[in-house]
Amino acid sequence: MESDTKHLLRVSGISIQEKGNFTLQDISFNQQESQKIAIAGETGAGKSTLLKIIAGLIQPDAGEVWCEDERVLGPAEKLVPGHPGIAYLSQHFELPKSLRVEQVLRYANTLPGNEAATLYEICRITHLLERRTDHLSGGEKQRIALAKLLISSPKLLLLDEPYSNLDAVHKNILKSVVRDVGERLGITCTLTSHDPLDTLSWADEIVVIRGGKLLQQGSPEQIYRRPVSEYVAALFGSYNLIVPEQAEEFYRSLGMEPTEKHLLIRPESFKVVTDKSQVLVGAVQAVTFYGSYYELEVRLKGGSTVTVRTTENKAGKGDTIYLSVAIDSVGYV
Ligand SMILES: Nc1ncnc2c1ncn2[C@@H]1O[C@H](COP(=O)(O)OP(=O)(O)OP(=O)(O)O)[C@@H](O)[C@H]1O
Repeated sequence: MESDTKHLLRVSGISIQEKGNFTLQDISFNQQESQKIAIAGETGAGKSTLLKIIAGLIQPDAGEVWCEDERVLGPAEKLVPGHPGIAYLSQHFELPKSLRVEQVLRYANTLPGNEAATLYEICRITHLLERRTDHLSGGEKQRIALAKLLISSPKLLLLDEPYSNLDAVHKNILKSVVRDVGERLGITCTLTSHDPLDTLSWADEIVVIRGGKLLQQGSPEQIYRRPVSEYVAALFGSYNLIVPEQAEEFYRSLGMEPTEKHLLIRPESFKVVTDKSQVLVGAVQAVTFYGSYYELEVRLKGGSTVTVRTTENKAGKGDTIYLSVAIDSVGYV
């Protein structure tokens, strides 16, 4: 019980079914104050449903959500859904039409003037206060909806796919806002995203769900380098999968222990080397230039074809190259 008190959020055994199929099945995880959690998974994995259950907006069939020492009640247990300590920004937020931004926020505002000004500055909306809500871009509207939610000084902010409909400029602004909401306002944040670039660089912990089940939970490094399955690997970037029948040369050349599992190697884990001892030997099939790196398609002697990512390249199609891989960068799935 004592360890529970350290958690801001406890999600325990959450399940929900729709038409006999599980949308979420026995999901449990904890979140400490200031810990940044990203929930990742493909479209339809159940991310939004989970976030809404945490916010108290959907009633789960089983399980409980606790915010500090208070249970978050679902809509079947409470007249006005939601929890005062939890703010939830939907993908489909709405702002009142044809009002000035300042009016929208004034109706919601209970903060002293200087605190409200700081909040608007953090949300990068100070310059928009005199604008009408129908004269705003999608990204601007979203930051105003966020500021409106933060006026209630929640402890936990839940953001559902916050970056999904934004261009690069508004996405970068929102990333700075989300960082400042955590660092300057001390609000703990959980967000959902299907884009690895949004989660790996931000989260302290990533929770991966598929088909309503929690597949893996860990630090971004663990999830990226040691995915428990090909699905998890694929969510976070390119990878090479070496089937056991073609892994012999990896065991022999790199001094690895044979295994019945598939070897999972990220393209950047290969190093092109000149020293010919303890290396894989292959022939370059194709070279593609991507600006900050090259990708080489290499046919190895043992029969597998791998993608190699390298920042410098002198090899061309048909050349023989030598590749090393650090054993601790190899995953097993
Ligand atoms: N109130 C509900 N109760 C039970 N199941 C639901 C409910 N609302 C939606 N679902 C089901 O949950 C499944 C997952 O949808 P959800 O929106 O949570 O996934 P997601 O991972 O957030 O995907 P996306 O990124 O497309 O929003 C859908 O198949 C839908 O049928």
